Amino acid sequence: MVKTKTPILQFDSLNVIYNEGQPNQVHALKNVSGEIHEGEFISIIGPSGCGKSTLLHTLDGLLEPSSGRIFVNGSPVHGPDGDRAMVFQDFALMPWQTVYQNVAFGLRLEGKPDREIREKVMHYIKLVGLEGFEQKYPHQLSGGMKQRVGIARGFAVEPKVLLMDEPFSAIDEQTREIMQEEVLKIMLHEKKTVIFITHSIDEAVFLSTRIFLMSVRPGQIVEEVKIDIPYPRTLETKALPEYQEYKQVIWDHLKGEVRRQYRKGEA
Ligand SMILES: Nc1ncnc2c1ncn2[C@@H]1O[C@H](COP(=O)(O)OP(=O)(O)OP(=O)(O)O)[C@@H](O)[C@H]1O
Repeated sequence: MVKTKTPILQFDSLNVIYNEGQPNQVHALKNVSGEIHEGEFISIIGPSGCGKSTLLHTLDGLLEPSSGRIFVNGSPVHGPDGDRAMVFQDFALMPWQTVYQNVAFGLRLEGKPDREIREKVMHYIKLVGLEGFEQKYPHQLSGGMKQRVGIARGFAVEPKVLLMDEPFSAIDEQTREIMQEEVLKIMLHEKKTVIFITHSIDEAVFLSTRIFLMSVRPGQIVEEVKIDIPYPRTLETKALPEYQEYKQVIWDHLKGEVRRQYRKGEA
């Protein structure tokens, strides 16, 4: 008998209804289920407003679902904990704190001893290439550097699963390509599991082991596409014919969903 490994993260029939019972009720997620295994890089793609951020916030525990369950390593979870960490689109750095203090934030909350905090903070600052910038403040950094601080902060608490909400959307195109390669390197080096929201099909195919495709609202995962291209991936990967084929499959899905959204008059 083949023994299947327990998923690192599993979610079962998640429903999120904002303002339930009110005239402005919004059914954001409908019966969303999935299983994610250790070391996977999952991207979530779907039309604007379909519930991607809602799903990520629910998986992080920041948002309580109206119904449904979430399991980490087979155990049910309620609310946020150290197993899952978020990297936000707008970096969410504290402007009055240095790079070092921002990266140390989660570790301090966990009450780790100073020596351990220092070791971890410096390890992740080096990993994202910010050595020498520890004492700078966010306003002294470029957008790409600020996002690296956000990523280092997420990795520093050493979560089992890192949840990233459009982390590169505010970064210029060149920095974005470099950051994609860096995140892949860190993910492979640190053996992390990542769930990643993006509007970029190219980014999703480049980074992911699987892509979850969502429908228009109420958001559902309507298809999962496995990207069978081995790591490490480099810019040359993008020239492979299968790379272009995956992009086409995802684009066809997205086009269909955006058309549905237009017909519903919600775009
Ligand atoms: N706090 C809230 N209260 C009421 N409705 C909300 C709230 N947050 C989100 N929504 C609605 O829920 C739906 C899903 O929103 P969500 O932000 O999850 O979508 P998204 O796919 O991440 O969007 P985008 O791609 O534009 O970032 C949208 O219709 C949004 O307006």
